[in-house]
Amino acid sequence: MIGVYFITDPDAPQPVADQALAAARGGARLIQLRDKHASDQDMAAQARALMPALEKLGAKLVINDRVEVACVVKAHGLHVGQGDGDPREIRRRIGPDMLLGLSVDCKAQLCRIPRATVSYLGVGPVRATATKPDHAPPLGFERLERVVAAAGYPCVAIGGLGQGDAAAVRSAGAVGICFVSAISRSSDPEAATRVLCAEWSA
Ligand SMILES: Cc1ncc(COP(=O)(O)OP(=O)(O)O)c(N)n1
Ligand SMILES: Cc1ncsc1CCOP(=O)(O)O
Ligand SMILES: [Mg+2]
Repeated sequence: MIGVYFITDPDAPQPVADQALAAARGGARLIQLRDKHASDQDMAAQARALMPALEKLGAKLVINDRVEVACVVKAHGLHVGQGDGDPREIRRRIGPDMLLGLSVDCKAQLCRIPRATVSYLGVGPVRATATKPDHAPPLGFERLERVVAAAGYPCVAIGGLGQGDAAAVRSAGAVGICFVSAISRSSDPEAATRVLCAEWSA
C-alpha cells in the first residue's frame, strides 16, 4: 500500500523543501520532486538536501522526469510519463532497485508497458486540474476503476483530487492517492496532509 503521495509545487507560496517536509511530517510516504524549469544541478542539490530528512520521517523521495538526476542522487524512485522515454531503457539506466513510476491516462497504454520494468502506475487525471495544463482528458472515477482493474500493477490515482476523495479512490482499487494543490496550496500543508492520510486510512 502506497497511501498518500505528495508532489511538490514550485509555484505554491511555500518553498518546495518546506512543502516536502510538511507533507512527510503529516504522513505522506512518497514525495515527488517536480519542477519543469529547474536545472538538473538545482534539482540534484534540492534532492540531496531533502533525502536524509525525509528518510528520518519515513518518507521516500521520487524524482520527476530526470533519469540522470535520480541516478546521481540515488533517489528512492523516478516517475516518468508516456513521453519521457522507453521504460525498458529507463529501467536499464536506473538499475533494478529504484522505484519506477509510469503515468497512464487510458486503458490502451497498459498493453504497451514492457514487462518487469515498472513498480507502480500513476493513473489520471481523475478530474481536470490547473496544476498540469497539458493533461489528458479526465478519466472520472468509473474509468479510473476500469484502468486499475486491468492494470496488473499497483496504481495511484492522480489529478484534481482532494479532501473527500479517498474512499472513491480506494474503492476503485488504487493503492495510493496523489496530491499536489490540495497540500501545496493549503495554508497548513502538514495539517492538510494529516487530514488526507486519516481519510485514506479510515
Ligand atoms: C504519481 C504521478 N502520476 C502521474 C504523473 C504525471 O507524469 P507525466 O505524465 O510525465 O507528467 P509530468 O508530471 O512530467 O508533467 C506524475 N508526475 N506523478
Ligand atoms: C502531475 C499530474 N499528472 C496528472 S494530473 C497532475 C497534477 C495533479 O495536481 P492536483 O493534485 O493539484 O490536481
Ligand atoms: Mg513527465
